[in-house]
Amino acid sequence: MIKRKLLGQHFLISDKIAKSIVSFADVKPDDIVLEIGTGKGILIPLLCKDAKKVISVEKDEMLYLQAKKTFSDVPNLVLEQGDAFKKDLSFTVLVSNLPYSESRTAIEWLVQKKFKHAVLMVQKEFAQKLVKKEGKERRAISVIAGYCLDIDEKLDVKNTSFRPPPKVDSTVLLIVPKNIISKDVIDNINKLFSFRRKTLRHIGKKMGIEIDSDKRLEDISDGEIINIAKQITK
Ligand SMILES: C[S@@+](CC[C@H](N)C(=O)[O-])C[C@H]1O[C@@H](n2cnc3c(N)ncnc32)[C@H](O)[C@@H]1O
Repeated sequence: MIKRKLLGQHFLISDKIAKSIVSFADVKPDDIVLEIGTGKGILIPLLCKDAKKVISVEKDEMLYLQAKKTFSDVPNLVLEQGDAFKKDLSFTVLVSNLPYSESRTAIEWLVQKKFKHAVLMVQKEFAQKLVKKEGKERRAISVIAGYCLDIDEKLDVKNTSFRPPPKVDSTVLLIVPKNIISKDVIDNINKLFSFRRKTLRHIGKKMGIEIDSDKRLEDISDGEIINIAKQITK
C-alpha cells in the first residue's frame, strides 16, 4: 500500500479516456513514443498501433514483469524497468499519466529535452499552477512552464476513472515545447522564488548580482525572471 501511494499507482480504467489521450498524442508512423509509468498497460496497445516504436518505463518491478508477459508479442514495444527521469532516452512524443508526486520532477526534466509534443495527465490543481501567468500565486514551476512550454488544458478527468480512485480529479494537458533551459537555470529560478516576497534589489544581493529595481518577482514577466536566473549562472 505504501509503495502504491509513493509511486502514484492509480490505474486508468476508462477506455474512452485512454482513447482521448492517445488521440491528443497524434502519433505518426515515424514517432518514437515514450510512456512514463507502464502500470497495467491500458495505453500500450493504442500507442503501439500507430508508432514506429514505443518505449514504456515502469519503476515497479512487479508491474514491469507483468507487462513483459502481457505484451510479449508486440514487436514495436520496448519495456524498461527503472526511474524514467534517470534514464537518458530520446523520443518524439511523450505520454504519461504521471504519478502525482513526480509531476514537478517531470516538468523540470521535460524542459531540458527536445521533443515534438507531450500529453500528460496531472492533478487538476497542479495544472492550474502550471498555467498561472501572473499574481502572488505564480510559483517557480509556473515560470519554468510558462517560458518553456505551450500548455493546452484538453480534458478534465474525474477521480472515478481510476482504480483505486485518487482523492483528487485530474487534467490532461497537451504540451508543445517553446524553449529549452538548463538544470542550472532551473535551480536558480527555484532559488529566486525562495525570496519571492523580497524586492529584486534584495534578491540580487543574496544571489551575488546587481539588480537596480525595487519591483518583486510577481511584477515581472517569465522572460525577465529567466534572464535573471541566467545571469546568476554566468
Ligand atoms: C498513475 S499510474 C499510471 C499507469 C498507467 N499508465 C495508466 O494509465 O493506468 C503511474 C505509474 O507510474 C509508475 N511510476 C512512478 N514513478 C515512476 C518513475 N519515476 N519512472 C517510471 N515509472 C514510474 C507507477 O508505478 C505507476 O505504475
